[in-house]
Amino acid sequence: SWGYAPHNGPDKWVQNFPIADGPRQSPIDIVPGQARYDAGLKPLTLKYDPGTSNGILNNGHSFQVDFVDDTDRSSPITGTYRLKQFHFHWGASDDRGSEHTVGGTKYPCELHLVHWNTKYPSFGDAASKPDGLAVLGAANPQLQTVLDALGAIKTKGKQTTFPNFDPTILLPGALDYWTYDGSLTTPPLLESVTWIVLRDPISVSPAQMAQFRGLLFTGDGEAPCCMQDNYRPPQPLKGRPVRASFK
Ligand SMILES: C[C@]12CCc3c(ccc4cc(OS(N)(=O)=O)ccc34)[C@H]1CC[C@@H]2OS(N)(=O)=O
Ligand SMILES: [Zn+2]
Repeated sequence: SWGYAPHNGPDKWVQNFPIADGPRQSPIDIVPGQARYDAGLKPLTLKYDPGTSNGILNNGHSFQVDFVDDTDRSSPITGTYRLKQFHFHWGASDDRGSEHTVGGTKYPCELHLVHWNTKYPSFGDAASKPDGLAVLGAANPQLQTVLDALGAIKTKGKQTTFPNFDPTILLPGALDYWTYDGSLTTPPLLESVTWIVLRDPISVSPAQMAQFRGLLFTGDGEAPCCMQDNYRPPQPLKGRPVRASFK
């Protein structure tokens, strides 16, 4: 199945997922000078209930923290979106790893907070609708609490509990953002995502980056393969507008 190696990585995904060459693929390179300020964009109001954080899982492509999404707890943008999970993408070295780039600049890692629009009955259903998902991206997040849990989920399929976590501590103080219509950045690459990319990064230490790279793509008993370079490079903009919530 798909992965990030030369034989099954981003350049090969189109073979099983033709939408990889679609009109609204993610990530993209954000060119600040070409983004248009839109006074109509609402400021982000993120309000997550730490009580809804549930578990942390090595899914073989990244690790994700899952949230119980059966009650409404947060509405980052228009409509009511619920946080389902957050995960990361990172590089084998600090010169790469983010999916979105800003003016061509790559960051060592990128956090994604995946939300779904509760106008649809379920996460899976929302994921197939053009306005079904909203993913908030932030580069270089503060994250030691999360990294301390990685020892328990080193190999594919391992999971453990991860209670009482408020993901807003991962985010920068200012929530100015760029937004554009895009897709999942891994198969099935569904074109159902309103991307919200925060302008301000937060620093992450080399030691913390090394902890990401201590995870394995592979399961117990398989020849170990370090989990790193699990990012898709920027895709063609194809005429899409990128709006800015700030001047
Ligand atoms: C779980 C699902 C398949 C994979 C998937 C989903 C949602 C958001 C995702 C975000 C991802 O990461 S990213 N970088 O933010 O794009 C990567 C994969 C995602 C849904 C879509 C259908 C499946 O849902 S299901 N089983 O039918 O209920
Ligand atoms: Zn992601």
